[in-house]
Amino acid sequence: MARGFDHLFKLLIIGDSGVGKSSLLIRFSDDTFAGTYITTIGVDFKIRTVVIDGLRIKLQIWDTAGQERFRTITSTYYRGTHGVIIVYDVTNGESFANVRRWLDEIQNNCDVVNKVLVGNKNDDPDRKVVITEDAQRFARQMDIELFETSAKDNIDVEEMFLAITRQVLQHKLRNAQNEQQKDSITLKKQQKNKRKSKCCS
Ligand SMILES: Nc1nc2c(ncn2[C@@H]2O[C@H](COP(=O)(O)OP(=O)(O)OP(=O)(O)O)[C@@H](O)[C@H]2O)c(=O)[nH]1
Repeated sequence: MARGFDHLFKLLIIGDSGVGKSSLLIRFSDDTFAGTYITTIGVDFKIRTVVIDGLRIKLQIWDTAGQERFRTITSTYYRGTHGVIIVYDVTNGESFANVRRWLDEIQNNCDVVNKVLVGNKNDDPDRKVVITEDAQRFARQMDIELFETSAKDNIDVEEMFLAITRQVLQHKLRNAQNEQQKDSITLKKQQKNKRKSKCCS
């Protein structure tokens, strides 16, 4: 039986408690926003399939708990991750300051290079304390693409998830191409050696 996708990617959403990780995921997977706060216990995941450049990509998106007491559980979920979404809350400066800690955690747990930085709750200018320019400067320093989203008003949520998926896809295709090139170089070397050994015999 043909499988219904070309690639399966695992994405992980991390960030402080209450920044809107679950809300972003629910907006992306079910296009809804509850407005109620039920803290994630451990982890939860959702599936959605998207099409990029004609390729069907099945996304398995893991939503981790931001609360400190669940950290030991969540660190094991880095295994096999292709891309990480780091979320802060634009109305909460501390959650932005903590992004460095989350980046360190990624580095300590896996060698994932595909990442996006997300400033969520970007729907009330009066409450915004993390200004775009500061976040942009930091993102450039860290070489990460920045998105300012609102799970509530559905601003840039889809774009952000598609951007990280595209990043993972490009990375995977580049790696496959490099492998192919390596194989072809090895094959050419083998053929050359064969010819050499023939002419010397
Ligand atoms: N104004 C606004 N509120 C939001 C937005 N996203 C989430 N919230 C609210 O923020 C609170 C926390 O949202 P969650 O999605 O549960 O946060 P979380 O990061 O998953 O929290 P933990 O599970 O504790 O790590 C809820 O009351 C949400 O309704 C947003 O885009 N705008």
